[in-house]
Amino acid sequence: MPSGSVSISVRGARRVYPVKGGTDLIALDDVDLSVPAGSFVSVIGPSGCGKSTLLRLVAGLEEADRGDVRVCGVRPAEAAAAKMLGLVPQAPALLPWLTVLKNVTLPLRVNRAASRRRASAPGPSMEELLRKAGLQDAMHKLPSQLSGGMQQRTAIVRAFGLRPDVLLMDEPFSALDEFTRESLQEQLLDLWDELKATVLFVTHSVSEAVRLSDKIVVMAPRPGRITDIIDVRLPRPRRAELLKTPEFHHYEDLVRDRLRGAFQANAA
Ligand SMILES: Nc1ncnc2c1ncn2[C@@H]1O[C@H](COP(=O)(O)OP(=O)(O)OP(=O)(O)O)[C@@H](O)[C@H]1O
Repeated sequence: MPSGSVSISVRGARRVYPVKGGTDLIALDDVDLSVPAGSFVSVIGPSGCGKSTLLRLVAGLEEADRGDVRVCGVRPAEAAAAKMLGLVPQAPALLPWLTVLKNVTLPLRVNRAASRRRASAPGPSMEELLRKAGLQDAMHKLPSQLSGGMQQRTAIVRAFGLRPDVLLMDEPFSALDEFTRESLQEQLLDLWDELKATVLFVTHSVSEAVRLSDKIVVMAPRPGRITDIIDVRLPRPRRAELLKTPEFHHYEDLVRDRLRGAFQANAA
């Protein structure tokens, strides 16, 4: 995908869920979003504001009732079938009877589109990626022998290793303790920097959003909508020391201020 192009385009998207015997729930209303190729964009907002719904529309798991969603210029379902699109859910979803290495290489063995994509985008092998993610001693272990953080790292390596143009991540670190989370953020940024996928990342954590993102999309509920898009102009690489700087705190305060409005909309 040429630089300067848009990887994810959402135009006037609306998604309504019918409520039995009540008023329909507008999970997303008139959502417009352009995610530039190669950028890291986070989505943050109160529970129920439509973050996961937006991700599901972009993943092609659901269709918008109105509006248009494109991934690399095509419909999300097409992008997913061609493996241009990857998804990392909240739980790592590894097969318990396969080793870490076999888990990450499985899609390449069973899915022709996945192996074609990987062949067309040469780069580090899955073993190298596992080593970079600090999983060298875990390659031949079963998921049950790993900590939650290591399992999630495995799922992230699997997703990046398929070389998608676009990677969607739905709160992938929410079940982890703060220190594990910080170390995974660092590894995620290293992988992203090396493999150059466009990432759309859902989180509830302000500091996580600031550390990872080029842009932060703030959403509010009832109806689910985008209320702000904040450009994060912090230098990269963003190592742990950055989290203590006044510049970092400035962005945390800015996002919190904008979020406050979204939470007030929730309470109203
Ligand atoms: N399949 C569904 N059927 C009916 N209502 C749904 C469905 N999926 C989501 N909703 C509702 O749509 C709204 C948006 O849900 P969504 O999961 O996208 O929010 P979210 O911002 O991701 O929330 P959270 O932060 O709690 O994960 C919520 O009110 C939710 O209850």
